[in-house]
Amino acid sequence: MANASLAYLTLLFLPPSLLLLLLALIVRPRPVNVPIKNRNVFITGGSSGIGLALAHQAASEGAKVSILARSLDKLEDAKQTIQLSTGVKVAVFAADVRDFDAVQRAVDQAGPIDVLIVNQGVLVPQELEKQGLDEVKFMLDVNLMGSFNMIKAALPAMKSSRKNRGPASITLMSSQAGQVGIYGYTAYSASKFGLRGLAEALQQEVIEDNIHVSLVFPPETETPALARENEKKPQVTSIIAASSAVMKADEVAKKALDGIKFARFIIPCNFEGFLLSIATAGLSPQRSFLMAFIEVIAAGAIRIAVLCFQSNCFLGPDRSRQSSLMRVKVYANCSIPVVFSELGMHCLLYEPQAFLLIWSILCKSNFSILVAADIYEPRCMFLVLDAREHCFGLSYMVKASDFTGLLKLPLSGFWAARCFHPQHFFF
Ligand SMILES: NC(=O)C1=CN([C@@H]2O[C@H](COP(=O)(O)OP(=O)(O)OC[C@H]3O[C@@H](n4cnc5c(N)ncnc54)[C@H](OP(=O)(O)O)[C@@H]3O)[C@@H](O)[C@H]2O)C=CC1
Ligand SMILES: CCCCCCCCCCCCCCCC(=O)[C@@H](N)CO
Repeated sequence: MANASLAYLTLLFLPPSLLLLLLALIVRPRPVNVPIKNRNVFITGGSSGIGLALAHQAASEGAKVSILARSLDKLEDAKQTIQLSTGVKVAVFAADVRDFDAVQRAVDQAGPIDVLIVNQGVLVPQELEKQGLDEVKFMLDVNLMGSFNMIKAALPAMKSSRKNRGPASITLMSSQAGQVGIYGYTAYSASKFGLRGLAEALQQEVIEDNIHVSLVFPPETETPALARENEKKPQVTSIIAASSAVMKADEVAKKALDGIKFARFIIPCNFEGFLLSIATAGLSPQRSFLMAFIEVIAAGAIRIAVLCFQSNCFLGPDRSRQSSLMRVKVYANCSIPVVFSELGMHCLLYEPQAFLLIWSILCKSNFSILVAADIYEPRCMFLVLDAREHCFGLSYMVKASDFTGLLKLPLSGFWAARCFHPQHFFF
């Protein structure tokens, strides 16, 4: 008996342990530390949003910070606020990344860069059919060509000054829309996917020079750009983008800087981003054998989750997107999910929760309701699934602290009392 359970235990733990050992032996490149303190950190788009938050944090960690953007007024404002709060001097450069000569002048003036963060980016959301090619070109020029200009201008001095200066970083600000194409973001997604090709190839070219490339993949982030974008974003785009939790610019900047310090090639920012980084690991470099282990183990399960997700997103001609949005409204008229429309925060259900739907079909019930605390963030999820509609549902998230949101629930007291614990209810 004891022998049998020992045999089972061995069978259970031996294969993963061997895999872990194998990965520890083969995973390259080796981990490396890129210091921030006392180093020249150059941030494009550093006058606003994520770039400004990065400049703040780098300065407060003792870096010599330079920021580049078009508007000198915004740059001066940023410089003032950073200097006031950190006491560190900031150099500003007014230039458009689309203008190589202007970028080259700025870089020459700034001196050799240790950490280059290519963060500038623009987005005009629109379905391709309705979008003018001028807007498409604008996004590709600023996001992709602008990044080439920046790197071309900075690389020679970064390389030649490397001896005695330690490891350097070239970090590109992508987006989760650079990991998965999003409705309404054709040009934007193309520009951000382009950054990935650039990064993967460049890493091979510069690793010999002790330069380490990173790609940051933020979800929607509260910045002036997001506010502008939300004014004209197609509804479907908002619904899909809401599948990944919104972050604050400071939080994204912190994740990015932490990733840069460990020279991570891929830097996800939230839990959904972590899943996306596993789903899209592809042939990208991986320094951490533990992450490589997670990628190998979780890839299949995540692929299944993604396929379920897509069974929601890609409705056939007979179940057009229009009707799926209408169904959201129909739900909103029935008693239980009224809260979803009231707070205007509904989004397409995406499945890691697919099993729930299967469960409700098995139980032959029309609705399943799940209340679960998110173990990663202080918020609760309310999921309403309609088994009759097959693979369509609605999810709603409120912060655990958002009591007004909770009280608006028709079943508020009952759910609120329980939603702080991860547990499921079905009826
Ligand atoms: N906010 C979000 O939801 C997300 C943003 N991202 C990415 O993060 C990056 C920063 O975005 P965010 O902070 O939101 O944007 P903001 O609009 O707040 O900031 C953009 C910065 O880029 C500068 N910039 C824009 N165009 C140019 C240009 N042609 N040449 C030089 N500088 C330029 C802007 O200054 P100025 O206008 O004066 O030139 C500003 O400093 C972008 O690459 C974006 O794609 C990724 C995922 C989500
Ligand atoms: C395997 C499981 C995956 C689960 C989640 C998938 C969700 C994808 C959502 C992507 C959201 C992209 C937002 C980009 C916003 C942006 O870049 C602009 N706002 C810039 O201004």
